[in-house]
Amino acid sequence: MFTEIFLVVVFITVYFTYKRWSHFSISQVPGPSSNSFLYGNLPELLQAQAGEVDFKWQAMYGDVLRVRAPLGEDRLFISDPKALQYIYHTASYKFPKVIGRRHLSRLFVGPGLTVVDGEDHKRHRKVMLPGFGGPESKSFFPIFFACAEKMTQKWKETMELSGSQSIVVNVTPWVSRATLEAIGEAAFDYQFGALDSVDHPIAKAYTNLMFDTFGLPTKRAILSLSIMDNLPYNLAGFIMENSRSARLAHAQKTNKLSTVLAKDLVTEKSKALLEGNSRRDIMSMLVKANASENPKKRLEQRELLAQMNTIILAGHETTANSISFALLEVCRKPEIQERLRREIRAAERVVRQRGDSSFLPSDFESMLYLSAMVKETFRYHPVLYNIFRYAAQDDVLPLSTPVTTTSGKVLHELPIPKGTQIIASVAAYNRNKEIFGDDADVFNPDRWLRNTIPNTKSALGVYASLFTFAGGSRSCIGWRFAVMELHAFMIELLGTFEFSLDDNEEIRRESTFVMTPTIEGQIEKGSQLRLKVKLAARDE
Ligand code: HEM
Repeated sequence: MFTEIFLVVVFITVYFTYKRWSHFSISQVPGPSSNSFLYGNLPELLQAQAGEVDFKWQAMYGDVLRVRAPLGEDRLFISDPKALQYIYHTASYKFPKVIGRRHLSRLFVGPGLTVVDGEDHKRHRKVMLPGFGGPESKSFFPIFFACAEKMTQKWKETMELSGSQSIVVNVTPWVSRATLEAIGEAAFDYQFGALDSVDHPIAKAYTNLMFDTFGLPTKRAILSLSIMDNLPYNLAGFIMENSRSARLAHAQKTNKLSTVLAKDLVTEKSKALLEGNSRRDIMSMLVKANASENPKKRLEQRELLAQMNTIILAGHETTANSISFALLEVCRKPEIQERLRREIRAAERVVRQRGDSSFLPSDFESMLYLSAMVKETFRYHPVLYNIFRYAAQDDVLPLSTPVTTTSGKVLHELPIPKGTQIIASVAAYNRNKEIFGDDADVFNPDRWLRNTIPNTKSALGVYASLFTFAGGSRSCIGWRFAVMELHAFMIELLGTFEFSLDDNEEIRRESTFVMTPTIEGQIEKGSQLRLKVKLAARDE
């Protein structure tokens, strides 16, 4: 308790002294009022379902607004395309990640790509990139298919044992284990065996990791993280590393476990490289790229290990939850499900006619509706719904739409003082009606078949003008991997089974840093999506 009071006093003194001497402020940007000096608006945002409050604020105040953070701090909440383009593309290194969340990532994975900044980030990214190109991601396609197939095979076996035509499956843990398996094989040429046994220590450690750390945040947790975001980097790091918070224990344990495995794998890959037997998995490419790098620019051993933890963490819950939300949508709208299945059957006939037994990535080119479904899932359910940054110096944000301040001044660009914290709303940007159409609030894959969508000239995002994978020099390195994986899983799942919702359960989009489905009334059980599954009819 004493530490918390001390930190609050340090924060208030530093923040208000700075504000006093700062020559401009964002306090006149319109935004929601708050009755609580201690917590501000953040509990409303962070305790709600993902995106819910984003959409409300966007409708009330537009694409740039001011929110109150704890202790009277003002933050910007942004979904304006031009401002996001500036922050993430044009001036990305002037807008580093916020300190508290950076340290959280460090606790999860160590000093890897998601954590480092500036020149270090450039160095890490250069070594990582060769593993994540277009050809590399396409080459992993058979692996994604095989993992999806292994999962559907397990469900078929359960169905046979039950003697019933249909079973109810909680798909979230299954898909999570299948994508863990996929990342294991593609990234490390390693089999976790996560689909064979629920007891694999790493698979177990990752189960509900995000939910335990970020799920159902208390006001106290929100206050603590907000204070960390404003402390000097090393002080925040020291406090978090020495924290005995139960919320952080799961992350610390998982990091230790996967670092042990990372050590073995890095040793094995380095040996194979020396012997001239290097493989094509991401880790082998990384070790190879690192070895041929100028020694001053090489990654250190602890950084290499952190990359492996990073790839597992960033690369499996994200795709798993995207697959779960895609399944939810095809249950809500059976006509979408039937149309996708018709397209899959037609593509299967083409594959058979050319004498192949499985799909190739080039088959997607004729599967326009499936690709539209994948884009719509990433648009409507961006699993990283908010991204956090701060201005490292005084700056001026360009705006797509002018902001009228509370004193009536119309601003066509927005001056912001050094230190301003920014919450980028991916969820709200992805519903921009000018870019994605007047029905942007509705889940509708057909929008992607209109040649007017996306309607934008701004180069925001790496895929389909969505902000789902962020943009610029810190954009998601694994976006092609995720796109391929979603296509493969949807083909296998919808080709094999028909899905429908179990009973009348209300599914929530739970805010756990990575958005995950939970069931209303059973939130404390963590990620859940219970679906009725039965075999789909095949061609004669
Ligand atoms: C649906 C799937 C995915 C989504 C929505 C997603 C989203 C994102 C977003 C928004 C960022 C930027 C975060 C920030 O700047 O704070 C990011 C970064 C990153 N993602 Fe993904 N991601 C996905 C899948 C993957 C996969 C499959 C991998 C690896 C196999 C991966 C690896 C990474 C890495 C390493 C970074 C850090 C990049 C950097 O800082 O330079 N992601 N991702």
